[in-house]
Amino acid sequence: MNISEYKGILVFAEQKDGIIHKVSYELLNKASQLSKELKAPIYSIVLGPNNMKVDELIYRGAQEVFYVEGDEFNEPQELLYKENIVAFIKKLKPEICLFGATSFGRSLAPRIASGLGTGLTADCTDLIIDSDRKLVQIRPAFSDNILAHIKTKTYPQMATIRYKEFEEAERNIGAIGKVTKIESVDYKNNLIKVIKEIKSDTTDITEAEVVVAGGRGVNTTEGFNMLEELARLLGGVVGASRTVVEEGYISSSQQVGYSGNRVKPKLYIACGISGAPQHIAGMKESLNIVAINTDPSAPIFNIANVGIVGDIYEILPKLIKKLSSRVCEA
Ligand SMILES: Cc1cc2nc3c(=O)[nH]c(=O)nc-3n(C[C@H](O)[C@H](O)[C@H](O)COP(=O)(O)OP(=O)(O)OC[C@H]3O[C@@H](n4cnc5c(N)ncnc54)[C@H](O)[C@@H]3O)c2cc1C
Repeated sequence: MNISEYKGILVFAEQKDGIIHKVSYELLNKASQLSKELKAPIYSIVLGPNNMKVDELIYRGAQEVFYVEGDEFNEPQELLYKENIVAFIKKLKPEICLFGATSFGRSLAPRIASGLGTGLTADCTDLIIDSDRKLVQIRPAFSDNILAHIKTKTYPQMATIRYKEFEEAERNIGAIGKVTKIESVDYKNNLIKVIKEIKSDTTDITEAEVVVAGGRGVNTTEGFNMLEELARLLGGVVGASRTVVEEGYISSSQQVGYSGNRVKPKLYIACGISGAPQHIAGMKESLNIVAINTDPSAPIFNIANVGIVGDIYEILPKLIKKLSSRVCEA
C-alpha cells in the first residue's frame, strides 16, 4: 500500500427523504479542524434521491460534494450503499473517511471497511492528528474507564463518530465548492426489500428536548404508562435503561446509554435508574438532570442537578396531577 497516494478527508453525508442528518455537519466541523493540520481537502459523498439539495454540504465546509443520485437511496440499503461507496473510495483514495455513528452509519461503515480491506474504529468521541500525519481515533473503552487512542495501519483510516459529540459546522452561504454527480454502480443483488415504512409517532429520542427515562425501579406497565403521561405533559419522550429494554417494557430504540442512544436534552428525568456508568455515558451531557430514586446512595444523584429521594409511584402521580392542572388552567 502506497500511503502517499491517499489525500483528503471524506465525510459520508447521511440523508433521509433528501434531508441531511445533522451528524454530517458535525463531522464536517471536525474535518475542517483536521484539514487545517493536514493541509488536505474536505470531500463529502451523499447518496440521495433525485434533485436533492446538496449545496448545504458546501455551506458547511465541503470543498467538493460527490452526489450519487437515485430514488433507491431513500431506502436504508446497506449493500447498495456499500457497493457504491467502496467503488468510489477506491478511486478517490482519501486518507480519512468519517461516518456518523447513527444506527445506519454503524451498520454501513463496517461493511465498507471490510470491502476496502481497511480497519475501522467505531464510536469515536474525538480525533487528532499525530506528528506522523496519522489519525488518532479516540474512544472510551471498558465502560468509559479508559480513553483508548487507536491508529490504523491500513488506509484509508476510517472512523464512526458519535452523534452530538461535536458542534455543527457553521453555515456559510458564501462558501464556494463543487458538486460532482457520479454514476450509481449497477448492483441488483439487494437482499432487503422495504415493503412499507412504519413511521414512529414519537420524536426521535436523540432530538428530544425532554426525556423521561425509566429503569428497573419502574418495572411495571402501569409505571411506564405514568412515564408516558409525564413525557406527554412536558412535550418529551420516554427513555429507558437497558435493564427494562431487556425485560421488554420498551423498545430498544428508546434505550439510553453506552450501547443505546446518546441524548442531550434540556431536561432528563431519571426515574428508578441507579446510574450505572453505562447508562450515564448516554445522558450525562443533559442540561438539567432530575433523579428520583428510593436509595439515597444511588450514583445517579452524583450527577443530578435535582435529586428526589422517594418512590416514583408516590412522586410521579403528584407531579402529573400538578402539571395536568397547569395545562388545564392555560
Ligand atoms: C457492555 C455493557 C453495555 C451496557 N449498556 C447499557 C446502556 O446502554 N444503557 C443502560 O442503561 N445500561 C447499560 N448496561 C447495563 C448497566 O450496567 C446497568 O446494569 C443498568 O443500567 C442498570 O439499569 P437500572 O438503573 O434500570 O437498574 P438498577 O441498577 O437495578 O437500578 C434500579 C434503581 O431503581 C431504584 N428503585 C427501585 N424501586 C424504586 C421506586 N419504586 N422508586 C424509585 N426508585 C426505585 C433502586 O434504588 C435502584 O437504584 C450495559 C452493561 C454492559 C456490561
